[in-house]
Order: sequence, then structure tokens, then C-alpha cells
Amino acid sequence: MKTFEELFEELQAKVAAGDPASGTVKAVTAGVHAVGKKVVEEAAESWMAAEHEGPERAAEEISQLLYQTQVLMLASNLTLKDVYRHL
Ligand SMILES: N=c1c2ncn([C@@H]3O[C@H](COP(=O)(O)OP(=O)(O)OP(=O)(O)O)[C@@H](O)[C@H]3O)c2ncn1[C@@H]1O[C@H](COP(=O)(O)O)[C@@H](O)[C@H]1O
Repeated sequence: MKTFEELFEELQAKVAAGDPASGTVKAVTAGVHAVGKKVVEEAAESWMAAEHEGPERAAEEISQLLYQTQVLMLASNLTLKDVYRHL
């Protein structure tokens, strides 16, 4: 189990190191357009799971949405602080 902050720190380190085994590095390299599509896909899957598939499936899809959101932040050179200041 990891928190939102711990996951972002892990992904940031993988991107900074250019870890060749990392799916995140590949996704960030693919760019904002490709990552943005994954965010929209996971948002739709989260909605459908919450409405039709029950809480466990919804939690699973929402975790993927949070992950893809962090990938979009990295592809956009945004930090958690950049986002948190709008909360
Ligand atoms: N939380 C995630 C995570 N959630 C989703 N994904 C990836 O995002 C992609 C989602 O693709 P798909 O939409 O095709 O997913 P799917 O299998 O169809 O699943 P559904 O959306 O249909 O349910 C897959 O490649 C998943 O592996 C994730 N990849 C990584 N992480 C975390 O990021 C860390 C670093 O990962 P790497 O960068 O790959 O080392 C890992 O330790 C994990 O903690």
C-alpha cells in the first residue's frame, strides 16, 4: 500500500533516472496527448465501475485514475505543490 505522495515521489524518481523498465517512463515519453487519453479512459472506467460494478471495482479503477493523473502531471512538468496550491 502506498499514499498519493509516496507514489508521486516514486514516479518522479523513475522519470528522473530514465528507468528503462518503467511503464511510467515510457508513458511520459509518449507525451501529454497519449497520457491525456489514458486519464479520460480511466475516468470513464471509474464512473462506470462506481455506477454499475460495486465499491471494490470502483476503488481499483479510481487507483488507476490517480496513477494516470500523476503521469499527466509528470508529462506536464508539474509537481504536487503546483497542483495543491489550487486546492
Ligand atoms: N499504480 C500504477 C498503475 N495503475 C495502472 N498502471 C498501468 O497503466 C496501464 C493501464 O493500461 P490499461 O488501461 O490497458 O489497463 P487495463 O489492464 O486494461 O485495466 P483496466 O483499466 O481495463 O481495468 C497499464 O500498463 C498498467 O500497468 C499502473 N502502473 C504503475 N502503477 C504504480 O506505479 C509504480 C511504478 O510503475 P513503473 O513505472 O511501471 O515501474 C508501480 O509500482 C505502481 O505502484
